[in-house]
Amino acid sequence: MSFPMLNKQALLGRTCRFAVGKAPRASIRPMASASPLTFSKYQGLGNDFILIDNRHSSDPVVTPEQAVKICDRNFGIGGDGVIFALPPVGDTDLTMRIFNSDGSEPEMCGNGIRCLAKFVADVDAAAPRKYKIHTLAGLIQPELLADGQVRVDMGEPILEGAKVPTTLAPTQGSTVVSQDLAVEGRTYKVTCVSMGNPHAVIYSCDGNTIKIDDLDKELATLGPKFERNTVFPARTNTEFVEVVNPSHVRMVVWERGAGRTLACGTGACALVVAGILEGRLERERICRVDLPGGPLQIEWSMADNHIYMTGPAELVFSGTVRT
Ligand SMILES: N[C@@H](CCC[C@H](N)C(=O)O)C(=O)O
Repeated sequence: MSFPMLNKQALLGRTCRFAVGKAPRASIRPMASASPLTFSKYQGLGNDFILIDNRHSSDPVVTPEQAVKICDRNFGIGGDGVIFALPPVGDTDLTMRIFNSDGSEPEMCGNGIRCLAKFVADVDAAAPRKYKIHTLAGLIQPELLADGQVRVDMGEPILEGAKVPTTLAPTQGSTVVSQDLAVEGRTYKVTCVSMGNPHAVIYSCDGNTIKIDDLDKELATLGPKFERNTVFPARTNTEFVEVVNPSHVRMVVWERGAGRTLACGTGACALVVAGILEGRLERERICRVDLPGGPLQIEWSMADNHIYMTGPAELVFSGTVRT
């Protein structure tokens, strides 16, 4: 399948089907000299991204340093990352790459891939409803649903501790489940899961279950202590989770390379897997994960061992920026 090149006027001038009210046209002050770059900003549960149509070349048109600048919420467009739609690899429809707002490159982004699926559909109304997208985490397949949500086949979770990666000692076979980790004078029980990118999931601390509301104030100081802990050689995303019932949880997240965000799709998938491994959640049921920006539905399928994530993605605005 091939997509036409981005219809810039369609995205720049349209009344957005997905945004609330009329999509405003961005007016961004020039940041430097170079030629203007067309972008569209999307968000999935408040996890926001600058989307760039890069299908003419396998090399992203924005460098990691430029990504840091345009993600800046005061001096740039503002975003948790920059996502590129790149030419396909092998039997896929396109490739996704992403730079975090600190310029680092993660393997995958759950909310981002829902945004990318919507972006591609906005470019080409005749595009299929389901895409095969090549990522650094392998094949990921988003599908646009009739109700406007996006359901994503996120593939299988990686449970082997060394591959997450973490140097924490495994507790169940090669998997790190409820392992002790001392941080700032407290002992956290950590379960490590990779969705292509690394996650440390925490349901309890010092023998007590996590209370999300209590964590709010300390997340900004606590998060980096996990992200840069030496037991996570590739750094880590960290999710703190409170169980409402065995198919409903609440969470807050500190993301590798982006800090506190309103949502993390791969994190929601990882924490459901961790909750099932810890015996707190039921695998037979779809789990509702309440993130700060809203809910996601997560299923760890017994049939194919894949994780399925369903949630929204919306166009915020389109514009041009000088990088
Ligand atoms: N917010 C994303 C995850 C983005 C990547 C992450 N910061 C990392 O470095 O692994 C999501 O929705 O999954």
